[in-house]
Amino acid sequence: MDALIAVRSRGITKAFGEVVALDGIDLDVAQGQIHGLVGPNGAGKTTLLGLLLGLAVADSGSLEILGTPVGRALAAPEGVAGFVDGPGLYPSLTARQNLAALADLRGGTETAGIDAVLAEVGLTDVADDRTRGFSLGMRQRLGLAAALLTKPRLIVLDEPSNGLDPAGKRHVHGVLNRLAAEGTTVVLSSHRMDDVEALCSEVTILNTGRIVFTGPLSKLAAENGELDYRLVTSDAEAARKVAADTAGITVDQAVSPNDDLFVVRGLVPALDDLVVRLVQAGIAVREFAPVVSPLEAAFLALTEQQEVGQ
Ligand SMILES: Nc1ncnc2c1ncn2[C@@H]1O[C@H](COP(=O)(O)OP(=O)(O)OP(=O)(O)O)[C@@H](O)[C@H]1O
Repeated sequence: MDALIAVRSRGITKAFGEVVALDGIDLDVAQGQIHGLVGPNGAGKTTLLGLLLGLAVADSGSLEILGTPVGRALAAPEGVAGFVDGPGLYPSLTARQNLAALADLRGGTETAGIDAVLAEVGLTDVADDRTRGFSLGMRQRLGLAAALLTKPRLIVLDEPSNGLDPAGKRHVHGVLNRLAAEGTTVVLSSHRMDDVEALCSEVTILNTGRIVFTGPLSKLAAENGELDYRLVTSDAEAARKVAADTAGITVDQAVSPNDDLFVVRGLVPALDDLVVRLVQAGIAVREFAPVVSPLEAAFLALTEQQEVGQ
C-alpha cells in the first residue's frame, strides 16, 4: 500500500555541529491526513519540516516523499509546498503581487488562480495592500495561499496558527480540512495542543530529536495512564456516590467552586464504565471532559520523562 504513504522516513539524522537536531526518525504519514508535529522548543520540528520541503538534506537515513526517494540535492520535492520560520514575502509588494512574483518564478499561473487562492484564505479585501503592513496572521494566510498556488499534494506548515485570531484560525482550519478531504496531505507543527487535537488525526511527539510517540490521537488517549475528568451532572451528590462505587475510579475530594462539578480519576475503561452507570442510575451527564487533554497529558509525560532520564 506504498502509494498511500505521503511521507516515509527511516533512520533520518541531522546534526548542526555538535547539536543533534534529528536522531533516527522513522515516520510514516498516510496520504490525505493532517499530521501534527509537536514537541518542546528545540525538539527538531522545524528541522524535520525543512527536510520535507527540501530546504536541507539529512546526514543519514532515507526519506521518501509522495513515493519518490529524496536525493542529496537541495530542491523542493515535486508536489510539495509550504513554509518554515514564517512565509518569505516581499514587503514592498502587495499580496497579489507577491503571489504573482512567486508564480512567475515557477513558470506562471493565471490571474484567476491567484484570485482563487486569495479568496480561499480570506485575503481578497487586502489583495492590493502592501504586505509590509500585514499582521502575523495575515502573513500566515498569505503563506498558505502561496503554497496552495502550486496545487500541492503535500503541504508542510510550521506553526500555521501563529498570530491567527479565532475567526482566522477557524478559516484556516476549514481550508486545511477541505484540502485533506480532497486527498492532500498536510504536515504541520504547533505548540497549541487544542489546535492539533481539533485538526489532526495523527500526531508525532518529538523530544530532543527523537520520536517519543507517533500514531492516531485515539491511541494516545488509550495509552495514557489515569486521566482526570471534569464531571457535571444533573445530580452531583448522587453522581459522586455512583463514582465512588465504580471500580477503578477515584473521586477528587477537593471542594469545587461549582457545586455541580467534581473531578474523577481513572483509566479509560473505568471512565467508560462510570458514564454507563450514571446513565443507568437516571443521572444525566451534562459535561464529561478531560481536565488536561489526552495530548497535553501525553506530551508532558513523554517529554518530561525524557528530560529526567537524560
Ligand atoms: N541552522 C542551524 N544551525 C545550528 N543549530 C540549529 C540550526 N537549526 C536548528 N538548530 C538546532 O537544532 C535543534 C532543533 O531545532 P528546531 O528548530 O528544529 O527545533 P523546533 O522543535 O522547531 O523548536 P521550536 O519549537 O523552538 O521552533 C535545536 O537545538 C536548534 O538550536
